Formats: sequence, C-alpha cells, structure tokens
Amino acid sequence: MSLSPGDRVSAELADGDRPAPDVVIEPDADRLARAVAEALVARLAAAQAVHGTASVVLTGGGVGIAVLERMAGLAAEPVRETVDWTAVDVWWGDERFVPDGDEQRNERQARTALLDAVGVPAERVHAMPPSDGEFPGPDEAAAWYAGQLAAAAPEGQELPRFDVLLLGMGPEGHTASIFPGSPAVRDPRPVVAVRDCPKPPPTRVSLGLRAINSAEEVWLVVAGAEKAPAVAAALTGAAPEEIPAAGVRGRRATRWLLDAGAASALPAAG
Ligand SMILES: O=C(O)[C@H](O)[C@@H](O)[C@H](O)[C@H](O)COP(=O)(O)O
Repeated sequence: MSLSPGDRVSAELADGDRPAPDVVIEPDADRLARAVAEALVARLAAAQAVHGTASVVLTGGGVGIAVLERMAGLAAEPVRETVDWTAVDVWWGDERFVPDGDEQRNERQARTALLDAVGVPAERVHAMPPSDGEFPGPDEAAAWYAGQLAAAAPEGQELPRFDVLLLGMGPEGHTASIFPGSPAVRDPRPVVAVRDCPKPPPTRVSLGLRAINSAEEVWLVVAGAEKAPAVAAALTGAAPEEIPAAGVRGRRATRWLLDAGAASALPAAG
C-alpha cells in the first residue's frame, strides 16, 4: 500500500528542490524486507541500464540485513530484473569500529547475507576500516574513508554517485550512527567518528547527513511499533537534532518504507 506524501506527510517537508518524503507501508517486517529487496533489485538494474554501473550504500541493523538476505533469495528466483553484481559498488552508511571479522561488523553481516553469494568484485566492496587495521582510531578511519569516497567521485567532487542509500532508524530517531543531540548531526564532513553511542558498540564511523543527502534516493527501512513515535515525529517536521532521521532528504527521492507497527503513529490520512 503506497501513500502519497499529501496523505500522511506535512507538505512543507519538501526541502528546496528536494521532493517531500513518500511513505510505503507493508503489513509486517518480513513482507517489508521482501518488498524492499524487490524494489532495490529493480532500482539497481535501472541504474545499470542508464549508467552501466550501480552504487548502493548499505546499513546495519536487523531490518537492513534482512533486506540483504531477501535479495540473496531473489537472486535464485526468476525475477523480472536482474542485477549485474560485478558492476555494483557497495559502500556503507556506518560501521561499528570493532576488529575485522567481528560479528558486530555491518560489513561481515552484509557479506554473509548477500555479498559473498552474488559475487561483488573485491575492488567494488568499499568497507569502512576495522579497529584492528592500519588506523589507530575512528577519526583516522573516517578520514581515510572520506578519501576513498573522493577518489571514486567525479572530477572536482568529494562524493561518488549513490543510486540508493539504505538507512535504518532507532526508536529514538538515530539513523546510520548519527544519534540525537550528537555533534555529528551538524558536522559538515562527509565521514565522522562517533563515540559513546547509546547503541552498542559505542565507537563507530558514519557518513554525515550531508553525505547521506547527496544520494539520489535515500530509503529508510523501519519496522516495529516501538519506532512509531520517532517515525511520526520525523514525518511531521521534527528537528534533526531531536530526530536525526528527520534530516534525511535524498536528491530525487526520500522513501520511508515501513511496516504497520512503525507507521502506527502517523497522522490520520486526509
Ligand atoms: O549499525 C547500525 O546499528 C545501524 O546502522 C543502525 O542505524 C540501525 O540501522 C538502526 O539502529 C536500526 O536497527 P534495527 O533495524 O536492528 O532496529
């Protein structure tokens, strides 16, 4: 069931030349993950039809990884569109600053859920550094990742094209590793180090909101009634300092992809 922005979302959430968010609601988390997986396959295939390659920014968290698991399942099904995974660049919106191979790493979970199964070439998997690598801390790791982004960007720009950037959201409104009241909310740098995160593990590396909002499309995939108040606040004009997910706005589209629980506090339609 898709709702147009006017139905549920304050029209003034359009931001300059950026369209207001749109909202899609699925009955439950499982059908949400499958619907997002199918939409993501179609979107990546469409990007490849135009550009020859596609780029996706992955997120961590239960729903974000469930989407990847469903995509792996789709790869085995006769689906309308197919993605040439050898021509997909994979980036991350955030990463836990823990040792390589640690099961908490978003990269490890994504490799297990999808990447190892579909054969994305190593040079196209752009992981954020682990804590036991060449960088002594998250600041150095963040600076390095910003350099990787700049190296992949068009001449004179600092960020490559992101066709779809996936995000989750916590019950208090964090997205990626940008938490309420954190200096990261207003940090203009493309990649930031984050410490003392309320959600363990405490030390992370995250794209900043400006980098997130450089994406062509940003998809916030959110499930669970415990997140409904933050979803409603984000879609009715909350400040990003209070609800960081409220500060997300893709260039061409911002899609809130919800299950019924996460949508349950949205203003009545009409
Ligand atoms: O690394 C992380 O933890 C994620 O990037 C984080 O932003 C996550 O997406 C949300 O916390 C939602 O997580 P759940 O889907 O598990 O609730």
